[in-house]
Amino acid sequence: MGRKNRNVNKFAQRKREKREQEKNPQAKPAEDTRKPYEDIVRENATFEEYYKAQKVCPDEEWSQFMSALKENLPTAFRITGSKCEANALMKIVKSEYFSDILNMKIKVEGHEEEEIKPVNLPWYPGGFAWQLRVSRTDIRRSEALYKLHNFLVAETAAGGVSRQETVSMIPPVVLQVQPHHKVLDMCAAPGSKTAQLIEFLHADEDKIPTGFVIANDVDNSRCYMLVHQAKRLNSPAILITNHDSAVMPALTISDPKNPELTKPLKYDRILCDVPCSGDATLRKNPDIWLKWSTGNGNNLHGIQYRVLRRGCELLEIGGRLVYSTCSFNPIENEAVVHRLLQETGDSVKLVDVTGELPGLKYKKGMTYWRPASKDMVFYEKYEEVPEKWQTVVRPQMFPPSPESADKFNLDRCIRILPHQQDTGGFFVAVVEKVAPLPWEKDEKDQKEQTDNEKTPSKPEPPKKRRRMGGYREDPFVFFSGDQEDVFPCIKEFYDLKEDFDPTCLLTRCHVGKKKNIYLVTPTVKDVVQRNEKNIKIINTGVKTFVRCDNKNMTCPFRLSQEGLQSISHCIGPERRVRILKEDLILVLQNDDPSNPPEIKQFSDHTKALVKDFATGSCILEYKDDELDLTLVGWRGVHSLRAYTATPDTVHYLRLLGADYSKYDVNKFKKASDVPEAVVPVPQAMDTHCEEEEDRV
Ligand SMILES: C[S@@+](CC[C@H](N)C(=O)[O-])C[C@H]1O[C@@H](n2cnc3c(N)ncnc32)[C@H](O)[C@@H]1O
Repeated sequence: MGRKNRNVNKFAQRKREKREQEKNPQAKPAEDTRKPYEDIVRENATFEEYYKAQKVCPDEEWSQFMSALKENLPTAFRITGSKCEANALMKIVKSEYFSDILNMKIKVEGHEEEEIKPVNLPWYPGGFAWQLRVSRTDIRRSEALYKLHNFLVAETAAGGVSRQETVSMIPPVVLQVQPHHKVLDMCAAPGSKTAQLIEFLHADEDKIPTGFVIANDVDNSRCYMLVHQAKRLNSPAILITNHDSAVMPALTISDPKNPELTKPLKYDRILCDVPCSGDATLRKNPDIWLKWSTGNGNNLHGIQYRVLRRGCELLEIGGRLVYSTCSFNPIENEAVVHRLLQETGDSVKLVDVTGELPGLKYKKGMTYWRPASKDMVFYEKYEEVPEKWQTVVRPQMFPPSPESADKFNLDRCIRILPHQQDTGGFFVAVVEKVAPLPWEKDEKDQKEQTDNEKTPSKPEPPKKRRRMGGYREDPFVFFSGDQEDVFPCIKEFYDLKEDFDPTCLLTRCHVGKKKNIYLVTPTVKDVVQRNEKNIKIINTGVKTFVRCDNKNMTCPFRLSQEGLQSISHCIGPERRVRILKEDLILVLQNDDPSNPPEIKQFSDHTKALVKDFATGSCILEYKDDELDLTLVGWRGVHSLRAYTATPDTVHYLRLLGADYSKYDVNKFKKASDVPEAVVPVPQAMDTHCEEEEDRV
């Protein structure tokens, strides 16, 4: 974690280094001075002195606290995806993976042997989160656990599993996102919490959410991690933006009562997972032992406060905001929250979340601490701070006086210490906005102002986007409606329902052949169209149709698995095949696009269904008491196949209880021992390009 130097363009830097190297091949490339994690001595006397003085942990638990911090971090993961798929995967995890390893002991770094002990996290909704005693590296290096490792890698790529540190799962849980919420994730990259927010937004699987998630990060290159994350989740309700969230622009949306008018966009839920010193991640990032100093926390307090304050300004009255850090430091935690509460008067309150996290062990927030300067002098009050430190140790960093402490309820903050349940450390504060902030105009004035602000009913066509931080984003070009050149043939071929709104489709180019067509929800479309000129949008929309100029298809666009869940309910019976289990297994096991299974190999049931079915892209559906699967398929002249990427193929075969052993490679065995094995593609990429056709 830690603060990023956001002016460094890593791509340009690498290019510069390469050019230098080419000019002067004798010169050594810049030396990597980082130590391997195994070699790092996990000690730092200043760290111990500082936190002992701050009393972050009771004296009687200090040695447990320190020993836990020196251990590697256990592995944790969540099971994700649709309810039926998650339930099915959960059963598989318990029966096929955990039953074998329950009492297994493996050799791990720094220990003779360690039990793996899968623990179900009691506070995670639906019981879908697990923690294992062993670290990710232990799993990767242990032959006994190769199947579990393969499972985690393949399912992560397929979106069936999200590997995420236990404590990092907490903020989205206490944010309590619902499908109608407008959600802002202010410091979102790399996006593990954004993924959870999106999952909660899609909790009602029968409906497209009316809310959305805006995932923002100041670091342009890290925004592309968010793009990757969003791609795994296939949501039409996410927007990725690139701003300094301390000055996050105020956006507008259409007023639902009168779409001719706009109103300021206020969010129902905001996650403020701010940049921090990261010292509670020491178990995962041991290099922090080498560079820890009190200066880190002091330097971050200002930006943390500004992001939190902006979050509160953008929050709807009655809305909830979660402030979190992976730092133990009260200067980055309670001091920031206290400063906010002081400055916002009674308009913002800390929420008591006892009961929202059943079974989670934590310490209450601190009500007293002492800011310190880099030379490890601690101060009771600002007046004691020597002049040379007064720009670093600020008056707002001090705790409330003992007389006023009660009114702030700082003890409602949550502090998780590593030894409490063998995790990383974490800090969480949940606040609710109960009234406009003192410096905000009162609601009535704002309403009058926006009611008078008429906007044209048709938004202006998008302009070519400006260069931003060295990256040029392609435009977001929405379909104009039924008249859009390619839409009539898509509508006809896919038998789209009359109420399908083509204006929610977009491409990323103004001119030339449309290649990929993306889908967004009506609310996301509204946000993009109303604000495109004021915000740096990096990405939005889920890929739904892909150009496929195949001579055997009357429509030049095939379906994409990414967007299928969002559009499936609009596609008519003309392009759906309800396939039998054995036939679905047949298409999935024969995933070589140059040699797809022939129709004559299928059951009579499926043969009859596809007999008069036009060639081209289609939906393969399968339903039983537990599973409800929808996959993109392809009806060839003589064949039928699935159009899924390798990780998805493995995922579906696993759920169907079919043989996927050719993908389950034991990397500890020599390649010559496993001639049939296929190495799974580690990320969810579409392995079938448009040029690949039915070649039978
Ligand atoms: C602790 S990480 C966020 C982790 C993320 N929430 C997750 O769960 O994956 C902090 C992030 O804040 C970003 N950041 C730092 N300063 C920022 C600012 N002023 N505005 C927006 N993002 C900022 C960093 O680039 C970094 O990606």
